[in-house]
This record gives sequence, structure tokens and C-alpha cells, in this order.
Amino acid sequence: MQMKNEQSTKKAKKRTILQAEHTSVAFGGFYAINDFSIEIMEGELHFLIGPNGAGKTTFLDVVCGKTKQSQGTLMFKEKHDLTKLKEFEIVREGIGRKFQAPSVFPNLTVWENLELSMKQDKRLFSILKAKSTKEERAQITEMLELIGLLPHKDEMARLLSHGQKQWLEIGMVMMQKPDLLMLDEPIAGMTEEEEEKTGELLLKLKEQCAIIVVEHDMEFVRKYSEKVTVMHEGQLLCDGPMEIVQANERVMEVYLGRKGEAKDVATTTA
Ligand SMILES: Nc1ncnc2c1ncn2[C@@H]1O[C@H](COP(=O)(O)OP(=O)(O)OP(=O)(O)O)[C@@H](O)[C@H]1O
Repeated sequence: MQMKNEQSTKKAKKRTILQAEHTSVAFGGFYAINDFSIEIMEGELHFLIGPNGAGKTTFLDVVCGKTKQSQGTLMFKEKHDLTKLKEFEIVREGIGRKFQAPSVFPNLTVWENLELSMKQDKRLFSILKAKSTKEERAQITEMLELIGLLPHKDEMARLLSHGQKQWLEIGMVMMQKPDLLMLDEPIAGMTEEEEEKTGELLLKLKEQCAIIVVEHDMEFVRKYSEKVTVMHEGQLLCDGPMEIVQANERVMEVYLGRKGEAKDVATTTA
């Protein structure tokens, strides 16, 4: 009986998916990130916000190995030291990233795009020649349902709307079953309806992996965030649930002190 209790406690305890401590990144003598720390837990939809130039994209670059940090520790799933891995090894360990602009294969169908993303051998010829297994086809269908593109499965990707292309690309990253998904401004350029569908999609995806979203749209952050980290000038300014973050005086100062972004915070703090 006691063992059973221990097991259920173990089950309930969430893993730390990503832990960065005292991360710094220097470009020449300039610190784009300066002693920044963040912890991302399993099943978390975590928004990373901050004014332009705060260091958000640089941080994602560090996590996926594109940029090397000059200082700090960076652990993935409590056991992989990301600073020692190359970009392809980081992907293989389970970190998927989607950049802001959609980059699907325009002249392949939606189905083929997903099929391509799940194969190791990325040569087009091999993919079109090799038939997917029943299990793989079931996985593709499941993903199409999740991203809402099942009715469009035979359409050329170039014919999709901007929002649909973004969902397809998210689906392509998800086909590799990441434990951490990183998205850079996923709703940029979307219609209101597409924004809402994206928010709903993120809520579903967090059942499968932890998610970091870099976002400028404060209304979207307020609506869908569980946890928010605010960066400013390469440093951690504040973190916690959105109610805490938007009531933080330093956060207000940083945003209100910058023309154009005052509107964003005013909307969320009203
Ligand atoms: N390769 C680089 N060389 C020199 N400076 C860089 C480089 N990459 C980024 N920076 C600088 O580092 C700082 C942080 O940039 P970063 O793109 O990470 O900010 P951000 O928070 O993502 O901004 P935005 O919201 O505008 O995308 C900026 O001052 C930027 O000019």
C-alpha cells in the first residue's frame, strides 16, 4: 500500500524539462544575455516576453545550440548538458523549434510535408519512394486532426492560408515527438480567428510536451499563459503567473517607458 502511494507521488511530480542557470551570451564585449536563469517544467506552456532586444531570441538560439553561451549551466530533462551537444544532437534529444516565418515545402501536399518530417532520410526521392507503414500513417492522421488540417491533407502546402501553414509547420516539428517545443511569435500575421485556434492548439500540445513561446501580443499571453518570464536587457526581470507579472512595477516601467509597447501592457493591466 505504501509502495503504491510512493508510486503515485512519483507520478504526480513533474520533471524539469529545461533549466538554465546564470546564462550569459556575449557578442564581442556586448552581453545580449547577462546572468539569466529560467526553469521550464513538464507540461508547461511558458511565455517568454520582453521589449525588443531583451534577449529572447538569443536565448532560444542558445537552447537549440545555434549560439554558444559564454557562461552558465543549461540542462535538458535533468540529464543532458546542452552546452556539450551539437545542434543536430539537441534536436535528437527532443528539442523542436519553429521560427517565425513558416517554412513548409510549398509543392508537396500537407500529408507529404508531415510524412517528410517524420523520416530520418530527408531526401525527397527516398520519401516519395518509401511507403509509410500503417502505424506512421495513423500518426500522420492523428497529427492532422490535432492541427485541424485533416480536410486539407491532399492540398499543396502553398495553397494554405498563413495560419494553416503555421499549424502545418508546428505539426511537422511535433512529428519528431519533442519534449520541448520552442515557438517564436507563432501568431504574427494571423487573423483573430487563427489566433484563437493557435491558442487552443497550444493548450492541446502542452499535454504532449513543454512549450516555450516568445510573444509580443500581450492579449494572447494573458489569455493562454500559465507561466510568464519577462526578460529585459538580457536579464530576468520577473516571472510567475500573468497576474503577478502584470502587477509588477518594474515590468510596468520597462514597458511604459517604451513607446508603442505601453499600449500592450495597458490592455492587460486595465
Ligand atoms: N549575432 C549577434 N551579434 C551581435 N549582437 C547581436 C547578435 N544577435 C543579437 N544581438 C543583439 O543582442 C540583443 C538581443 O537580441 P534578441 O534578438 O535576442 O532580442 P529579442 O528579445 O529577441 O528582441 P525582439 O523581440 O526584437 O526579437 C540585441 O541588442 C541584438 O541586437
